Amino acid sequence: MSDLDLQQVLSSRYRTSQEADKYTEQLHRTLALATKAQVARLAIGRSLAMGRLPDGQVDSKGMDIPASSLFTAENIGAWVGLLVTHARATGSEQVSSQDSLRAAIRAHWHRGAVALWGDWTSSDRDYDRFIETLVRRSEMPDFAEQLADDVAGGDADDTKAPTAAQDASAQLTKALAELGIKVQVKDVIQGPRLTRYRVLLVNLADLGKLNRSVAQLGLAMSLGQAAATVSNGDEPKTVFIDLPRAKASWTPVGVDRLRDWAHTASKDTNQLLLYAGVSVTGEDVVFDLATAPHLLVGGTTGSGKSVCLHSFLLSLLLRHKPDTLQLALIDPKQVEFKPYAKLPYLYRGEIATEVPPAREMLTELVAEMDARYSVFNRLGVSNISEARKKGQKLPSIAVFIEEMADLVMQDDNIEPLIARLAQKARAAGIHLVLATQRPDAETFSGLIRSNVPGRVALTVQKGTESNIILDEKGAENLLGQGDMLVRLPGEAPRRAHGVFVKLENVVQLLAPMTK
Ligand SMILES: Nc1ncnc2c1ncn2[C@@H]1O[C@H](COP(=O)(O)OP(=O)(O)OP(=O)(O)O)[C@@H](O)[C@H]1O
Repeated sequence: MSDLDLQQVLSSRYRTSQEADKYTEQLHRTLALATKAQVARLAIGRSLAMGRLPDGQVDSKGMDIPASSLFTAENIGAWVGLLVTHARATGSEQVSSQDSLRAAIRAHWHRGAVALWGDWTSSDRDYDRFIETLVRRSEMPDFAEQLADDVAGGDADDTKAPTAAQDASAQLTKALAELGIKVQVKDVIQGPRLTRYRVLLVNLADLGKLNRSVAQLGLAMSLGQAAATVSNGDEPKTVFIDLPRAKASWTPVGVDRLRDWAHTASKDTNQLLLYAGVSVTGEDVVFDLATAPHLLVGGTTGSGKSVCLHSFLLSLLLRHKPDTLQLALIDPKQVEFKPYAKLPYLYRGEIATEVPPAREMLTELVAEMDARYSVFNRLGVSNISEARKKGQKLPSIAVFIEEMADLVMQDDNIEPLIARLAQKARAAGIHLVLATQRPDAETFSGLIRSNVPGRVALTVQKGTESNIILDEKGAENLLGQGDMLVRLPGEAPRRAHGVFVKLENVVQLLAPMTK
């Protein structure tokens, strides 16, 4: 920080890109904030929570703001400290001179303003929903731990041995002893986001007490909102206790993982395998949509639903050709499925982004289902795989509906069509993936729930929402950002940390498939 003289910083002016300047102005007016500087500060904060800055330059064509209003004289030291620390902790371009500070402010302001504008529009321009989105998405990564790692000479290698901070065996043993539970930690397994402690209960009779004390354990271990989880171990008297780690020590699940899986996965095209992510201990979590046979994906805004849907879509596309799979895509949000618009896999050759075409598409799918049943009758078979054995070339159809609640609320005819498909479409090879950020009993009726037994719950606000999605609590304690519980018929929920599919990954993977 030696070249950064705070007086000089305070007497400078800072600007962002033309695009971000436009969003800053629009948000300033729309949110009725007193100054543009307030929006700029929000934007910079929003970007700081997004981790490493992307490489590449941002133009500097926006209007400039004096640092004294942008950061205020009292807070300038804290802001500069934050920018310097962030760059160091995330491996972004280092901030050690006036020029690099200028570039970091420009880039954070730019990225944050674009993200804020996205938050605003994806919250339907509703102030309360916007604030809710913002609070969730602006959670700061834990730089302190990352820096402690750096100082200790750590690096980003996922295979490195756990640091003392990540192995909290001693603290766990002590916390449990204080709760009257005597244990020996037998093993410590570092998963991508949680650390699994394989624990021997000295007295088996303590198991009930342990299950009842999970909340106190969380408090004793300073887990904040995240929760410890206890599950049966692999030997008598052992249990697994999974403790979430600070975000800075998570190992992201990159899209390569999904691509590698797709290369080696079963080639059976009767299966519609979906790659959900990796388990607590890092194994692939995969299931077959064809047997699910329909799926509800629910989670609050920013929980990672859209990213999860991309990973499901890519799982299907990487294993199928258009003659074995068609995608019926309905997206009232209008943006999420855009990259798929030119694929030869599209049912009706288009994505339905408005209510009337969505209704038409669903009506057509019901007709398609009925037509398939007529074919099955004629052939004397009862489902698509038997029909295929008799030479019928019928592709499976995966129907993805983004934000189902919006559609159902806008048109009373939609819900009965979805219910009809949920009840009967499985044997015809038509499978639903219904996403919603507002899981409530009104939009997700009992009829649909009983016919859509596959569930993926991302983080939700309340236990009652978890109940609607999973029929049990638990999703309210997830860690966000693609952390999910997958529950398939007849199985206990499985935890998965989702693949972080970025837009550029989607575009790159789809390029060879595009017409
Ligand atoms: N698997 C993941 N790993 C790491 N980060 C993730 C993952 N999934 C999502 N995220 C982070 O969470 C952000 C929000 O994800 P996403 O847009 O999918 O949420 P959403 O639930 O669809 O939100 P909304 O309903 O508001 O559109 C992403 O921009 C990304 O930063």
